[in-house]
Amino acid sequence: MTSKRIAVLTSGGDAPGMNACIRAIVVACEGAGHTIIGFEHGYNGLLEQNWRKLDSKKVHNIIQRGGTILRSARCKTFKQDASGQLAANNLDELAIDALIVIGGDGSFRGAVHLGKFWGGQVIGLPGTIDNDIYGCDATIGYYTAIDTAVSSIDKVRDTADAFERIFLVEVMGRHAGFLGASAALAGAANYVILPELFTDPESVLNEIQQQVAIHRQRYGHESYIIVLTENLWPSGINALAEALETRTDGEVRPVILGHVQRGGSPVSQDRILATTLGVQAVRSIEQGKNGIMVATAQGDVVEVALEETWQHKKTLGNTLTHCMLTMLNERHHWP
Ligand SMILES: Nc1ncnc2c1ncn2[C@@H]1O[C@H](COP(=O)(O)OP(=O)(O)O)[C@@H](O)[C@H]1O
Ligand SMILES: O=P(O)(O)OC[C@H]1O[C@](O)(COP(=O)(O)O)[C@@H](O)[C@@H]1O
Repeated sequence: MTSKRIAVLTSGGDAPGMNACIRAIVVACEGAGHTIIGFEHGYNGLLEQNWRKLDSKKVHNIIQRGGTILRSARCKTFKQDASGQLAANNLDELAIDALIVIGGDGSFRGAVHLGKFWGGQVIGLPGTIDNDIYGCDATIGYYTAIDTAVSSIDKVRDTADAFERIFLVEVMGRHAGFLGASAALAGAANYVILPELFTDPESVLNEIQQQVAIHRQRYGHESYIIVLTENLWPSGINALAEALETRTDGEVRPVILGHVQRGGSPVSQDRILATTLGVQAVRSIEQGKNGIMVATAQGDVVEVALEETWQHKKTLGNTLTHCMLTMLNERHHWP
């Protein structure tokens, strides 16, 4: 096998497990005799020739670290043709054969944009806490973000119970409800407001009002946890809290989990996924693959054309939706 010169970068929202993935790529490259370099700060590093050589010593003791040792960025100028051309020139100057991009669907669009100007191989690996990439079961960072949200919901419930209050917990997800759905289920929330199930504010308010009343009747107390996906409630979480206080005649407290969900040590599921994908990406490069995302679906490694990852919308799926509608949102027919 001929040895190659391979580069890696992390782009878009950082996600726990990105370091585990970088480590796997470096170890796999070193084992096969490839040269591996890392560009810093996402696509900015490609434009500014900001890179460093990586080896297994440099990735020692990073598997458990959140964030990304290569840093990440949202590089707005990368959408321009001039940036694509400049990045291609810089990659050619370094004699790079293949680039691995760890990021979300925006980063994959960037990879395809680069491919219009560059003849090398481009491989995407799904890394985002949102899990909103079509063609894969889970993205690197998703499992850790669920755990972070769930441990916060557990804590919120303690104080919610003590004061018999309603709590609104806002989770990330951009415009997707995967994180909200999983956190609400694993955290045993009472209600969840997700983009995929959202109708209109008035209907949601009516339903919550009705269900809080049923809940109080049933349990004799008012502690009630609602998980809300960010960017969804038209005038924000505080406006929703105020509206609910009026409707339920109780105290409602909003909690925004925010960027806390992006940090922390990756859980083992994310480390294993990240390591598997890192190793497979190097193998795909050795096989001459180009323009694909390497991911896992239904237990197997899959290769998906990068364009497909954003041309199709990933859905919550029937099983998860049915589970939510059974376990949450008080759809029980109590005696
Ligand atoms: N259409 C595009 N063309 C070129 N580059 C893009 C495009 N969309 C996104 N990118 C690059 O990918 C980066 C990350 O995208 P973003 O959507 O912010 O995050 P994510 O990759 O996590 O979805 C952007 O800052 C930009 O550098
Ligand atoms: O860090 P920023 O730029 O404020 O972005 C916040 C967004 O990034 C995320 O944390 C991750 O999104 P991406 O992985 O798609 O970049 C979203 O959940 C959130 O909406």
